[in-house]
Amino acid sequence: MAIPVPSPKPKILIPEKVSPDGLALLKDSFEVDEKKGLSPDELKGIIGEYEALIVRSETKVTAELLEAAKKLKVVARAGVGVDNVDVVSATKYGIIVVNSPSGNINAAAEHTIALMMAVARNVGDACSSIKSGKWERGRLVGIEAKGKTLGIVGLGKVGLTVARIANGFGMRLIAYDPYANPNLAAAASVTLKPTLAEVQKEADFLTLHTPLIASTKGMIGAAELATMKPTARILNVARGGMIDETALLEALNAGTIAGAGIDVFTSEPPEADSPASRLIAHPKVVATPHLGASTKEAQENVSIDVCEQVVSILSGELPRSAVNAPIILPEEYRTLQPFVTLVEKMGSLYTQHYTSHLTASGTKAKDFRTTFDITYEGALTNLNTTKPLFAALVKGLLTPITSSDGLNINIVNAELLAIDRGILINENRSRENVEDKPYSSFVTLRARASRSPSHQRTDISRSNSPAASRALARQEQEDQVIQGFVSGNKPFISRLDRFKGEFVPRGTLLICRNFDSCGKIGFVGSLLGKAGVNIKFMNVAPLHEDVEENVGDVEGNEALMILGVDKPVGQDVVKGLIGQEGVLEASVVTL
Ligand SMILES: NC(=O)C1=CN([C@@H]2O[C@H](COP(=O)(O)OP(=O)(O)OC[C@H]3O[C@@H](n4cnc5c(N)ncnc54)[C@H](O)[C@@H]3O)[C@@H](O)[C@H]2O)C=CC1
Ligand SMILES: O=C(O)C(=O)COP(=O)(O)O
Repeated sequence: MAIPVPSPKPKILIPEKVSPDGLALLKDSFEVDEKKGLSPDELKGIIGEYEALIVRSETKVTAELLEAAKKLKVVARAGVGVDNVDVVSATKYGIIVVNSPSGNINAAAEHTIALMMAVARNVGDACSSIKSGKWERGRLVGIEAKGKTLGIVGLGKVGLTVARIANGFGMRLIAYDPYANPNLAAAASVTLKPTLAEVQKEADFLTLHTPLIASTKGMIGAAELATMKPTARILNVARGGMIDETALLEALNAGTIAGAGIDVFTSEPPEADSPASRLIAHPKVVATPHLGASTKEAQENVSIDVCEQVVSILSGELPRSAVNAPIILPEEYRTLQPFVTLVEKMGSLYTQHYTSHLTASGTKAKDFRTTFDITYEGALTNLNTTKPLFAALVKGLLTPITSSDGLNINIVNAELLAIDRGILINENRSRENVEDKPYSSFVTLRARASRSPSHQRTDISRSNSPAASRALARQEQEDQVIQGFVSGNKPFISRLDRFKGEFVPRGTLLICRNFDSCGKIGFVGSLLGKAGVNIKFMNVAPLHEDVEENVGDVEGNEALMILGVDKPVGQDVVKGLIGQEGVLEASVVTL
């Protein structure tokens, strides 16, 4: 008897030091590889084996690395800043990026205060001096924080925490942050200033707490330093690159800035003889090697935070701190899940049915249209977000025609992939005529005959012009329509093209359009039997009541026969069906 081979555990790569507290959450269900000191090439060489990557600030998660990460589902940043992750490329590859927005905030704030006091009291210089055997009490007189003005650039989580601690030192607090919450500022006794220049002019200590983004890169250069008091001190526990390191070095040497406390640098570790390394060596600088978050408590926090999110994502759920995906509440996601399955099946059924069916004249891929209206009816109209449904549709439409090498279509990249493929999806919500339907929610997918803007149809439908209404009706009659619903958490198709049939979109289906007359079922059944194909279920779908008669290419009644079969049906068998006994066309789909 074959011994069942357990499927291999998903693999998680951790190329930096991450606290074991979070890793303990991973060990049972995942294969966890802690591999520190990898070169970029070594990392690229192995990343393809992993479903998750957990990093801090040292690992550069580049577009090139992400392209090689064929199985990667999540990049988890055990900290706040994600500037070492190419988030745009991660989004393109459908890789969710998560971080820990609050786990190390207090640590960074306390480190800022530590550097502020170390600079104020010349601790760095004094420590070096006394360790070298000197006793220089006269040279190393410092200043007090009490009564001094602390200028905060970026009044976010860290900036506000710094303000609250500094308030206890009796400091005057001012800040520049164009997006700050005035109420939070006031509650922390911070006076918001309209310009950075005003903060620079008044500050005795200037501390930076913004992300490294276009508006903050190089924000403190020679010109800004020249406007500051010559007794001012600069603190940076945010990101290197926000201060021009050469300009700061020159100001320190010229005595136009009195000191600096720096934890972050433009390159980490700094290159030899770079402005950063010369800053570190300067006697008026207290420098630390990116230690803002390096406390036992902070590392436990961020490790547990991101590892819990990695477990969620690899278990098919959504994380709480996604950087590049919409936040969907867990209870909402549970409600949505059956409809996510339905919509993905509808998309896949559309693509397979309309690109693979055969007619009597041979293979004729009906026009695979690229303009879709998807309408959510009933309870689905109350959702906060339909992003998972949009993503499911894109995934269903594209998966049958996309080489599956690592393309992970999900709520992160669906919109980008649809645009890349020229697919336009208009999402609509309709509260009309659900009452007369047996189920609480319906989804209607309409592949439009023309790319006329959807508002044009709405305008027509609202106009009273008979001619416009007839034009709209003709357009809608030519649309390719699939409708479905969920019952008992199971997806059902209730309309396919112009036919009203109810079937579960699962397994291999043979779909035949034929004259609606006797003998068809027997003919198809016996031909499949000769081919060794067993029929598991069958549904005969008449024309839908919304469809005008004889719109198709035949006169009289037609019907759609949907047969669930136990194995794929060869093209030769399908060709043997068509043109015989009134079978007009057929397709085989696998859902
Ligand atoms: N050195 C270390 O180990 C650590 C560094 N950090 C870094 O500290 C920085 C701040 O972190 P958080 O407070 O969590 O971020 P946050 O997002 O909570 O706050 C950033 C603040 O900057 C403001 N801001 C954005 N652009 C601005 C601009 N052009 N001018 C002025 N203000 C602007 C925002 O409005 C926001 O209030 C981040 O860069 C983060 O990576 C955070 C933790 C540890
Ligand atoms: O959280 C942040 O933004 C940090 O800079 C912390 O960096 P680290 O995780 O200590 O390398």
